[in-house]
Amino acid sequence: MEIRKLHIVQFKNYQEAEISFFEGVNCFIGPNGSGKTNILDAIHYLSMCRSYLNPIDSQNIRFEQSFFMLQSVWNKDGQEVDLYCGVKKGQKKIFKKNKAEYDKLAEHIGSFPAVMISPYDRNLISEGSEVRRKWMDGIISQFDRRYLENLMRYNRILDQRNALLKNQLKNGFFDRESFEVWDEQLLETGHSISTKRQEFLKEFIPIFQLFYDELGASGESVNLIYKSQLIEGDFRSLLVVNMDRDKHLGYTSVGIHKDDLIFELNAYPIKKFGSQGQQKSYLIALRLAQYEWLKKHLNQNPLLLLDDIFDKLDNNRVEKLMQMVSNHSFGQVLVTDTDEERVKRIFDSIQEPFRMFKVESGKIEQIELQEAR
Ligand SMILES: Nc1ncnc2c1ncn2[C@@H]1O[C@H](COP(=O)(O)OP(=O)(O)OP(=O)(O)O)[C@@H](O)[C@H]1O
Repeated sequence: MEIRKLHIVQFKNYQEAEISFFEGVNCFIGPNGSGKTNILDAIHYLSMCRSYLNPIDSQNIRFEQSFFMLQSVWNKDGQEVDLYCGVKKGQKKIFKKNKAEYDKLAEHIGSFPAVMISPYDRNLISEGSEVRRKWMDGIISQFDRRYLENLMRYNRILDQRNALLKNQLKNGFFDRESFEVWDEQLLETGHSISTKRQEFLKEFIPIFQLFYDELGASGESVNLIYKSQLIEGDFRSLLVVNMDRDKHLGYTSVGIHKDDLIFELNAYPIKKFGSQGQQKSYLIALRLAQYEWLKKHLNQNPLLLLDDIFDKLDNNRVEKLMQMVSNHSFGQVLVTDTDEERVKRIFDSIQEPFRMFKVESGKIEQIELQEAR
């Protein structure tokens, strides 16, 4: 699966731009703030129906404008597919495949997968548990539609239960029975989600550990530890035991919405004890494992989007990563960087054909084309 063409209208710093992609490696070169990441983000939109960076759709519309539009042509299983995403201020986001609008965006998730490796990935380590849950949920949901539905259902039930708690807190009365209907549904969906998360991690962790080893950190061991109240105790009992607390808080304090992943290096949390370089390798290995897992389960190569990673890595790691890119048949790869010479040097050295684009103040121009070997 590859993206062939992209037409951007009023998306972030772009007024209008068009790109024809190469089926292998595409490099976008330009100064800081020129719009390189925004190209990858436009592709992330078409893959995941949302920005990688800014979850508020309307904030991705170019300043002073009222809408943005992304039109694209993809090749999937030998078929040409059109994908369209349009966002207009104050209106519902429109997403179309071959000119037909999706009833639910969830139908699209997983059909055109992409994996981004970006400096913003550090949020996975530094931020709170929600970011890590969303990361894990985002991967599983691309493959397992039922998981995504269950997750949305769980969140709706949680909202209802929390609204009831707040309402009763405000009105100064408590009716335990009115919670039973929500608790039963919370238990059912919560257990199912927790089981899926455990199954996912069991398969994912060894892939991740292999990638970390391959990145050249010998003698170090990495792990992901699933922390869940549902493993530590029985969910039904936890809801009962915590009812008094929830009553006073006005929200539900136990459940899979409190799950977390502890990122470990040599059995210590990497957030506290990992060096910057170790954290970077950890995150890259995590993303490459995500790529591999999706590739296996979706039976196709996701797009690999490498945002600004050469600048942040030492030469040794860049070399290792690029060897992996050339050995692992990653399919279509999009790379951004500020340094044209560095990118040429890297891809020439691994003898990987590439196409290069210059990005300047929201304008994109192809600057070099090397024929595929
Ligand atoms: N809604 C918007 N309207 C107009 N411009 C926007 C909008 N959102 C972001 N931008 C602009 O897009 C530019 C950033 O583009 P982008 O992140 O793609 O840069 P980049 O080339 O990847 O830079 P760097 O090399 O620093 O990572 C910034 O100048 C930012 O102000």
